[in-house]
This record gives sequence, C-alpha cells and structure tokens, in this order.
Amino acid sequence: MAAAPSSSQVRVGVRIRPITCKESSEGGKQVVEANSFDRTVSLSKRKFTYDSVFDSNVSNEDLYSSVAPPLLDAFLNGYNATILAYGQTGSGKTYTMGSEAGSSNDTLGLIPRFLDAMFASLFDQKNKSVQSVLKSPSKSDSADANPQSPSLVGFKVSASFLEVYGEDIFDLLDDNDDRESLKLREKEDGEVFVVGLRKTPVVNAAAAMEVLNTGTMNRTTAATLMNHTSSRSHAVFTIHLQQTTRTAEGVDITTSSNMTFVDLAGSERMKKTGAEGERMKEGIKINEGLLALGNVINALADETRLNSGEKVYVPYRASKLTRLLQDAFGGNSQTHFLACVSPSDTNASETISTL
Ligand SMILES: Nc1ncnc2c1ncn2[C@@H]1O[C@H](COP(=O)(O)OP(=O)(O)OP(=O)(O)O)[C@@H](O)[C@H]1O
Repeated sequence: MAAAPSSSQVRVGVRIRPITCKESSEGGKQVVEANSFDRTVSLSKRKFTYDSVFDSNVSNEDLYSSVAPPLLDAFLNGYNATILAYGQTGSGKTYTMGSEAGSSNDTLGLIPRFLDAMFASLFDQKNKSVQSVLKSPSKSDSADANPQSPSLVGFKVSASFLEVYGEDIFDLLDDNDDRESLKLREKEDGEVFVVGLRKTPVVNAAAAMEVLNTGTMNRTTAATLMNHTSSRSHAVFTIHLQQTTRTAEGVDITTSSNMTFVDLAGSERMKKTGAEGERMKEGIKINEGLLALGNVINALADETRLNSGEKVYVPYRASKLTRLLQDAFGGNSQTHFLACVSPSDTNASETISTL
C-alpha cells in the first residue's frame, strides 16, 4: 500500500464560464451562482464549497494570477506541480488551459502564460548569475557577492505530450498514424515512467507552445482515425526542467522537476449522450479513470486538510491515469484541480455531477 508523503498540497477550484449563444438560443437561463468571497457555488438548493471559485467575469489573466504563482514557485524550486482541468464537453477546459488556436493576448490560457513566466524567470536568474561572475571573477569573490542564495548556472527544458485513451497511452509527439500504445514501468526507486515517450528539448516559450500545438493536432487526427472525438481521451502535457545551481561554496547541484497540465476527458454521463456499443464501453473506461482520479484527489485533499503529517492511503494503482500521475502528485508537489462548468439550466444535471 502506497502512502503519499504528507507535504503535497492539493487545491480544488471551480470556474463558471459565461452563457454561450447556443445555450441562450435554446432558452437556457443562468442557474449556477458563484460567490468568490465565501468560495461557494450554488445550484438549485445545493451549495458546494471550494478552495477557489471563479465566476463568469473572471478573465484568464486573473485566473492565472490566482492559480499559477505558487505552482510556478514550487516548480522552479525543484518540486513537481500539476494543473488539471475537468468538466463536460464545452465547459471551458481548453479555453482555461490555453491550446485554443488563435487565442488573443487577453484570452491566452494558463499554459502559454505559465511558459512565458517560467522562461522569463529562468533567463533572469541565469543573467543575474552571469553578471555576478563578471563582476567578481574569482570563485571566492563571487560567493562573497551573494553569500546566501545559490546561483543558476544552467538549465534544460523539454516537453512531452501524451494521451490516455481507455487503458492505452499514446505519444502525441509521434506523427505515425499507426501509433503503438506505450507501457508504464516503475523504476527501483518507485518512479513511474512511460517507456519510449519522446521528450522534445525547448529553448523558449514559443518552442514549447509549438510542441503543444503539434501534439494537439496529432490528437485530433488520431481521434478522427479512431472514430471518436479528442474529448474522449485525457491529454497530459509535461514540461521537464533540469536546473544546475552553484552554492556559495562552489558546489554544483542538479535538480529536476515536472510541471504537468492535464486536460481530462469530458465528464458526460452516458444516459444523457445515449451511448451504446463501443461508445458505451469507451464511456465506462473514461468514468472508471475519472472515478479513480477523484478518489486520489480526495485522499490528497484530505491529507492537505488534515495537515498533521498523518499518512492517508492514496489509491494510485486503480487506473493507468492515476498511476501515470503518481509522481506528479507525490513528494512536496502542488496540485490545482480546476472544474469547469456551464452556468445554464440546460446543462444543470451535468454541472451537479461535476460539482
Ligand atoms: N471563461 C470563458 N469566457 C469566454 N468564453 C469561454 C469561456 N470558457 C469557455 N468559453 C467558450 O466556450 C466554448 C467551449 O469552450 P472549450 O472549447 O474550452 O470547452 P472544452 O471543455 O474544452 O470542450 P471539449 O471537451 O469539447 O474540448 C468555446 O467557444 C470557448 O471560447
């Protein structure tokens, strides 16, 4: 039985998008009420409380400022961080995460904003350490210039992008039409990895976004070939960072951390979609994966709430998705789980189930 370290932090938030033209034209009325002060969301007679609540007026920029800084900090300090977007099709997951083609500056989502801030911080740190070496070329002088903080002497960034469809894992950076399902393996130290997954080196935010866009296109093409829509799979985009810092004593230390963005499969209930045959089997697999993920998030959130160092059993082994995310959630990691919902009464039953 694996018990998660007590220091992981999980926050759960909800974002309510504006009502769409389609919902209005179908006579949809706004029935979901958000209160960002007491962090509650109400629908009919039910009220739910979260760590963060974002109503339909909250811009992507404001959402980023609220959600991302602690995760970026943790990531740059060598810890893993994860943002997951969950919700029914059309609830705003892509809009929130940010791989929507042609986004304007205002509507840029979490991923491009995160990449910009991350590279800006890394280049800034690197410049500062170069400047301090130029000012005081001898090692002892350089240490004297900044005796406390280690300086960043180098970093490498790469990106990987995969999808989990049922119990299969596919590399979205593999252009072949007949992609093979990849295997999950565990190293001796317990680290879980995907055998053969490509990691593309990226030198700036634009290059990382190019990787995201290539993978998103491959995901759509593969979904069409397999006769389903891309929202039936979970997409996992990971930024891998390796940093070498030099201590005041001149010792180099290398740390690795991963920032993972997960766009989860649509949470549609099969009764509503009228799924049958293959679609029904596919829906059952998706629901099993989401249920397993829900149990893991609940266990980690309990642990965060208990905050007593008490070990809570986290059922990672219940699905491929949760096994895959085990390292992202473990250690001193930071996770923000963001549920996206429609405000309209025409989607009320899906929204209740998401909430
Ligand atoms: N907060 C928001 N503000 C303005 N428009 C939004 C917002 N959230 C979503 N939208 C719009 O709603 C539509 C559906 O959003 P989106 O494509 O992000 O949903 P999704 O959950 O990713 O759907 P799918 O699971 O099918 O990919 C899009 O046209 C998007 O631009």
